[in-house]
Amino acid sequence: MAALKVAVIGANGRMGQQAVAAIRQADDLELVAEVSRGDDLTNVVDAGAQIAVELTVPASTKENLRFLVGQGIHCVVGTTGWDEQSLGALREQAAARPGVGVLIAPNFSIGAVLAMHFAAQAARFFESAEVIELHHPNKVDAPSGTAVHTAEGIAAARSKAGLGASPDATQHGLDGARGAVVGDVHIHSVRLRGLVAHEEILFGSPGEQLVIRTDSFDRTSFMPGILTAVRSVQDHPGVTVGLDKYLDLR
Ligand SMILES: NC(=O)C1=CN([C@@H]2O[C@H](COP(=O)(O)OP(=O)(O)OC[C@H]3O[C@@H](n4cnc5c(N)ncnc54)[C@H](O)[C@@H]3O)[C@@H](O)[C@H]2O)C=CC1
Ligand SMILES: O=C(O)C1=N[C@H](C(=O)O)C[C@H](O)C1
Repeated sequence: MAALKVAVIGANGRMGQQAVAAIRQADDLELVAEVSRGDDLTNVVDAGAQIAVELTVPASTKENLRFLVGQGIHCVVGTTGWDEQSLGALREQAAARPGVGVLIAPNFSIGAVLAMHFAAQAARFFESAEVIELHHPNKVDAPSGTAVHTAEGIAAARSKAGLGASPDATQHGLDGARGAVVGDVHIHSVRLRGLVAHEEILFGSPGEQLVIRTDSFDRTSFMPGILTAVRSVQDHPGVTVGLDKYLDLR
């Protein structure tokens, strides 16, 4: 079978460089274009790419996707910054190109994907839930896309189970002390030199605690997920959020 032709957008970045190397090493994939900031995206089309891996910055990703989807190119997106409004616009763009698959993956690490899945399963059993995400200090967004997605999954499961917000008597304190709030779930963001990407999901009930922790010590942890997504995205037309949807998790 012919190798899938793949382009990487954001090829000079921390993730982009690793993705370029991983795709080059895969026998069933052919890297046909590397796009960096300032390069023309039409290079992707001219190179005949079937799939684009998008690893840029929140300020660039929506415009890149608008172009790529409009050209009928399947997209595997790791860049953060997608919210309900931008996802809605993307879904409309994808609907105008039936058959085109787009994966928005808040995290490609299998550990992080499983942590989010387990957190959603655990959420209905506990009175309290909070998320702590810890990252390298070069990260430009907070909270992390993974933490937002985790909190959304927990909030949906709690709401379905008829649970309200976690108990919290806080009345006084400094702004930000209780973190950001996504769907009633508090998220605390740590930025520390030496870290890569880490998350702790805390659940509490009277007399007990459950902690789900995932650690990416190196960006190689994201590569198997990216390769799986590249190989699968054509089979999932429309916009999918979360690599878990490609993994047959129950
Ligand atoms: N889904 C996942 O598993 C992961 C997602 N990420 C996310 O991926 C994104 C990239 O992360 P890093 O590689 O660490 O950032 P980075 O800052 O090292 O790389 C981003 C690259 O994109 C380039 N860029 C910006 N606009 C561009 C454009 N319009 N066209 C082409 N290139 C452009 C920048 O010049 C830079 O080289 C971030 O949003 C990050 O949160 C990071 C790690 C894992
Ligand atoms: O910027 C990063 O590094 C990461 N970004 C993603 C996020 O915001 O969740 C994924 C992972 O946490 C690494």
